[in-house]
Amino acid sequence: MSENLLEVKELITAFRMEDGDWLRAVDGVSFRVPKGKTVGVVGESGCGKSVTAMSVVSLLPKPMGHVLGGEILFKGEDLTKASDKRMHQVRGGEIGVIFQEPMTALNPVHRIGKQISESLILHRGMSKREALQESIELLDRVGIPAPERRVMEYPHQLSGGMRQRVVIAIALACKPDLLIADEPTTALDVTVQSQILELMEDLQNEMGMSTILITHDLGVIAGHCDEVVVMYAGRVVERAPVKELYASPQHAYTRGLLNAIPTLATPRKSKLNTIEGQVASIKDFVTGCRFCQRMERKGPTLKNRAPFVEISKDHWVEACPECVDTSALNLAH
Ligand SMILES: Nc1ncnc2c1ncn2[C@@H]1O[C@H](COP(=O)(O)OP(=O)(O)OP(=O)(O)O)[C@@H](O)[C@H]1O
Repeated sequence: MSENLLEVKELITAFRMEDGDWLRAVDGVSFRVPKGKTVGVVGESGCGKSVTAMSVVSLLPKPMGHVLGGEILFKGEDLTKASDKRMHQVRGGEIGVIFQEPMTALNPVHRIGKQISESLILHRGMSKREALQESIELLDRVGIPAPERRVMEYPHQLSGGMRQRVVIAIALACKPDLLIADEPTTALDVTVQSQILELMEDLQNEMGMSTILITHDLGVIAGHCDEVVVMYAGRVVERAPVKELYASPQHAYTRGLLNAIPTLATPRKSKLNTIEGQVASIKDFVTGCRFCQRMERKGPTLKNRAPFVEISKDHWVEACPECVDTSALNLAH
């Protein structure tokens, strides 16, 4: 069996509009998640990160969202062909999911203990009593003080950081092989953010699972990921091991994102670097290079999609001649 836990190949996910047209939010996305590794997915708002994640676990808004093409190979099984029953087993069992806003993941009318227990009863066949005991242990493991008391409380009685810890406990309850964390710390303040990311990393090392970490923040990627996938306008424009990407970014979009990170050397009150323009709306996406579209370049790169090529081991880039210095690359690789 391959050493990749997940392989997403040429994924196309679209939304059906009222006029019957299908618009592709994810348009030919390929990446892999090796066993035991953390892969960061980065890109500006609207680039298709969440839709990619929702496609993997079949949580697209119905009936508009649909996977139209490609494969999602999880432990060799193509999840695009899995039944609803099978996906129910996979979600919360083999794949745990954490979304940005913990309140949307928690049911406000149920006690914390009941919410963690549900998953343990469903996926691990525990009795109610065993599940409650395990819930207490899980809360303790994710750093919640007085877990015996907390299991009896409701979500609104906890702070935002505590609630996100509860969501992590639920996601990890079944010891998943893969954890998908979509902006897990965006809604939290900076100190709590780093505590939560460290907690996720500790638990991951302990449990040997793989993680997909979706974020806007390349700083978070640098600190917590092994590989990074850069998405732009529904496509992957570059992917590489983290150190390689930071040392040798090839695509103009990746360079723009890296330039936009403020450093301690950035003088106070100076204007932060930003990337000009904005991501086009999905209804306006061109077939060719969407970063050229943003840069208002004219010419053939807008019509023809550039090949996605491996330029050194595990370093792939969409080789648009306007966005990448293709003359410097060994494209025959
Ligand atoms: N239910 C929906 N119906 C129609 N279009 C949608 C729907 N959900 C998402 N989209 C579109 O799909 C595209 C990708 O959205 P997605 O949420 O994946 O972006 P993202 O990169 O995760 O952004 P963010 O960082 O803001 O979460 C966007 O253009 C968005 O408007």
